[in-house]
Amino acid sequence: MSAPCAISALDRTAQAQIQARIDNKTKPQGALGQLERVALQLALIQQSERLSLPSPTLLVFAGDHGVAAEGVSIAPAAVTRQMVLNFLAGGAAINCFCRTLGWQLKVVDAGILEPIEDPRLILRRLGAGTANLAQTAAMSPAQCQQGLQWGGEVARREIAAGAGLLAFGEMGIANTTAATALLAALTDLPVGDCIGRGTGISDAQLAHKQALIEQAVARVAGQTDPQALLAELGGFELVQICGAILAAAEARVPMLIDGFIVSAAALVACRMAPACRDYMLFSHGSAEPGHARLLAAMEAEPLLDLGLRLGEGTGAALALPLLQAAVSFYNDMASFESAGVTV
Ligand SMILES: Cc1cc2ncn([C@H]3O[C@H](COP(=O)(O)O)[C@@H](O)[C@H]3O)c2cc1C
Ligand SMILES: O=C(O)c1cccnc1
Repeated sequence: MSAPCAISALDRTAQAQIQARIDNKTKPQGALGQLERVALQLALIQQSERLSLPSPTLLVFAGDHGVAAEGVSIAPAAVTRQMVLNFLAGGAAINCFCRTLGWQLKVVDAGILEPIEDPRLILRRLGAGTANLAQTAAMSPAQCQQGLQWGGEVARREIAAGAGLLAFGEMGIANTTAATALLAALTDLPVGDCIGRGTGISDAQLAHKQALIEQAVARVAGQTDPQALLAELGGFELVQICGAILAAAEARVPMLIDGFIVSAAALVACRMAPACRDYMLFSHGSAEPGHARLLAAMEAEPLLDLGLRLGEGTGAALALPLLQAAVSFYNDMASFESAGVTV
């Protein structure tokens, strides 16, 4: 087991005081809705008079999936690499949102099929794509362990460079199949309750996808160790996101959790080290039906509901201004006393 034991739950000693400060702002109590919950969580994480979110950094991890050969996506596996090139060229949705909203964007090759030579790409290749999880373990325990470590290192490097907020994105054709298998295996929910159309597959593809996931979940029946399930059913990008989440929590850095895929990695992290949940904020509800199950399993309430089903970290990117708004009202909004407002 590699779960860092240094992850501590939030110190809630100051919670009543923080809540009183929020309640004393010049507004009816609770009127800033979910932003008040965000401010409280950030204040508990940062334990500081003034909150800040310096150098928000979004790490996109890319990896290929052996199960893609089964035709469970609208696209072939080669599209993973093509999209990584698109990220590097600045042309994907996540590039647009990061540019518009002020995120630093970094791309990690966690194990796509064919390598790309580009100095801007962070190379942490665990292999040339995983094995087909319907037939066999997606990766070895050693690859999984290495991936957790590498993901952690990538996150720690950004934190050391000043990132005060992390978010994660992913690119990996067929990774909704892996994420669905993880969700079903970790929660014991029927695969039919966890599955969706990912990129938008046909009815026939959906039926095949379901049969493959059921086969994979049956193959690991009785296994409850989250890290073992991650190796059996995960993906190289999912493992490294899980490692990055554990490292961010250990460093007490807040993180924005994106949609279905990143949430599956987050659930694995929560099962490995439950305290890491305290450092997570959830950007949006994905249109992928299983996302509601993942959010429920983590007792998470997402901030946005935009019908997104893209991944790449796009939902997390879009939620940054909401966190910044929570920080600004917490820091700068007048209290009833200071503004002389009497209710
Ligand atoms: C052009 C294109 C760009 C994407 N950007 C993110 N995804 C998303 O779709 C994939 C998961 O869905 P599935 O399991 O159905 O393959 C992941 O790569 C995810 O990031 C994309 C998918 C495509 C085709
Ligand atoms: O919510 C997501 O992360 C998602 C949904 C569909 C396809 N790719 C990603």
